[in-house]
Amino acid sequence: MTNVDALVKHAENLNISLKEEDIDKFILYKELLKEWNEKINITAIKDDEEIDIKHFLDSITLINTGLFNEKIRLIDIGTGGGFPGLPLKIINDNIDLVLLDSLNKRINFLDEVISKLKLNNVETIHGRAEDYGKDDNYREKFHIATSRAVASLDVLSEYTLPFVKVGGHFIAMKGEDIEEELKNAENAIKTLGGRFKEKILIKLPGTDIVHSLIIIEKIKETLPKYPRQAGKPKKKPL
Ligand SMILES: C[S@@+](CC[C@H](N)C(=O)[O-])C[C@H]1O[C@@H](n2cnc3c(N)ncnc32)[C@H](O)[C@@H]1O
Repeated sequence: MTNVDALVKHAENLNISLKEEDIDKFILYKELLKEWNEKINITAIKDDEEIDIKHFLDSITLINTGLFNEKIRLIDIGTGGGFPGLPLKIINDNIDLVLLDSLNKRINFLDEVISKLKLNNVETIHGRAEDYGKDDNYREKFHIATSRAVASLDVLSEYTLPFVKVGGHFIAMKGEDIEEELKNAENAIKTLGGRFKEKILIKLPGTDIVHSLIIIEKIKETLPKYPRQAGKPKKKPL
């Protein structure tokens, strides 16, 4: 059976203690990830320890932002194989989670994971961020929006900020070297009603990899004209 020893060991370095039932869920999640990855492309990361560190552990680093202390509604944009949304849900059941991705086969995978892991209060959406950001059921309805490895911060801000309530936050998971990307996104963040709050650098335990969490606070409602139609944010970033 697949193990998650590396995850358990390194989570302690991040001051995260995993319960037995969480560990069982991560084991099952990894089995399903490896099984489905043989049929459809979900992730290029296939090694056991790498899955533990680069997917599971990397995802749960967000828990130390201090934004997860109460019951929250969270949307993960361009979630792919469920990262970072699903690992966060596994360790914190207080999250009411929406996973959104434009690729249906990844959504089918996520539906199976959610069912096999018996997770409650998780919804999957097959669609584009630009379309759902205009939908009244989702627009400005979330305390937190997350995203990893989807687009540059200017484009990503237009995908994510429309979902965030005023007073809520968008957390972008980025690499270490983020200053120029952040500068290029200043206009988009402001235009969409956001304000850069802080950058948290995180060294991924067991590696030399440093990641940054970019935290953007929503301070004003997003104007109705945003997000622009699908494809536009990427073609012509704000
Ligand atoms: C490189 S993958 C990253 C997946 C996951 N977040 C991770 O870090 O492993 C990017 C994902 O974003 C999705 N995506 C890209 N543009 C999108 C959009 N406009 N709306 C919704 N999903 C999008 C793709 O389908 C893909 O699954």
